[in-house]
Amino acid sequence: MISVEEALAKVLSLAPAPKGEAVPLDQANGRVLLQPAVSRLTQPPFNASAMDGYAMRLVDLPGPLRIVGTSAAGHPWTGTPTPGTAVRIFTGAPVPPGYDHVELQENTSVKGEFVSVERPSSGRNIRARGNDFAEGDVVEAGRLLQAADIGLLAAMNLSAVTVARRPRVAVLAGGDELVRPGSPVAEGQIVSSNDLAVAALARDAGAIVDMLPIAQDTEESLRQSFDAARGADLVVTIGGASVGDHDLVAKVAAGLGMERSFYKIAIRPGKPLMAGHINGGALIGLPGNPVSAIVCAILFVQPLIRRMQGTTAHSPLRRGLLAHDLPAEGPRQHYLRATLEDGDLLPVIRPFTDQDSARLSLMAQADALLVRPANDPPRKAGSCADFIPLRR
Ligand SMILES: Nc1nc2c(c(=O)[nH]1)N[C@H]1C(S)=C(S)[C@@H](COP(=O)(O)OP(=O)(O)OC[C@H]3O[C@@H](n4cnc5c(N)ncnc54)[C@H](O)[C@@H]3O)O[C@H]1N2
Ligand code: MOO
Repeated sequence: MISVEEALAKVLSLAPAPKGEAVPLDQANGRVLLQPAVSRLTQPPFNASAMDGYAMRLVDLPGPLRIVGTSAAGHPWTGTPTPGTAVRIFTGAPVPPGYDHVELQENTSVKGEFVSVERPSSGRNIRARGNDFAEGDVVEAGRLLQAADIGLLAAMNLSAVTVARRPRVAVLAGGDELVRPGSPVAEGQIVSSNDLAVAALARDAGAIVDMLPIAQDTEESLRQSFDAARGADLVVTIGGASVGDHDLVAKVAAGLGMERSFYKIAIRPGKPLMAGHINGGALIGLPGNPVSAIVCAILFVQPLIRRMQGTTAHSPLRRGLLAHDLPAEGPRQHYLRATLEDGDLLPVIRPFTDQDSARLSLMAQADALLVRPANDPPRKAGSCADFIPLRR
């Protein structure tokens, strides 16, 4: 069995170089920038007023100053400032060169054509040209674009960007006992939940998901499913990974020419995880237990999908304080389902007493996965521990 770290490195090495596609900005949210975006503008493009008030020369304060014009956003004043004058100005309007101060209208009094400053404000209330960004400034590739990035790119006068193509992920659940949610469930059958949960995680990481029909526990059925998955960048199988007589995924995949990268890792839950290449794409074989499938999808499938898009692959690790004592760990790195509570400095993390890898209800309640290294000694309440947050 290899370590989690080693397994993750091997999984990430299955990713081909990302491919780009140009998308208009209104479709770029949640996508990964693949080519650096270079600003076509300087912002602000001129010294701009930060307030509604009067532009003036600081040396002329407190006035009275003769009001010689108006500068509004989109309508600059084009005159030439002279000593002892001011210009009525509005937020965002160009400050005429020669004036070095904008006074808020609340701090002034106006009599006829003249304005006087009663309480000068401490700042200049001018946003210098280029103080936000300059022409040629770059938003680096690899960035996962969010709302503020989209705004920034638009302000940079870009209408489209090159983002990574979304990886196509085929999700394949297998098992004679499985039926689709909402169907009649006969004795001995269970509802297939893993494929939907894994598909949701894959989409969260940026993939386009193809949900394949549920495969039966026969070699022929699995072969057909792998055939249907051709063209996918990643095939994720669920179940049939262990050593039982009906656990056929590895056998069928091998028969189809899979190049196996590894099988089995020192992890709890998820020991029988498998990864490799098949039909020109990557393959991850997840174990069937629902919690194992979800935990392994978070730890391996999502990072691989992110790597395929050229962005940070690893799930973030945070620090917390243990809510209660924990016994020594066994030989596998353990990801315990846990809740989080606010703490003074760090969040307090409380793993569930029951860590059964079939208890989906506890997985759904969990705020975090507490990470305990293999052979970790007993830990006391209040000691520091790493966790992966599960909620946005
Ligand atoms: N003798 C051994 N038995 C098992 C071992 C072992 O090392 N030696 N490992 C255990 C571990 S750990 C896990 S995890 C499971 C993994 O088994 P499989 O990947 O072969 O999964 P299945 O046997 O197909 O199913 C296990 C369990 O999960 C349910 N399942 C499967 N697919 C779905 C789905 N799409 N939606 C919901 N639930 C699903 C299935 O009905 C079973 O209850 O093996 C242990 N056994
Ligand atoms: O490792 Mo299995 O994934 O414990 O349930």
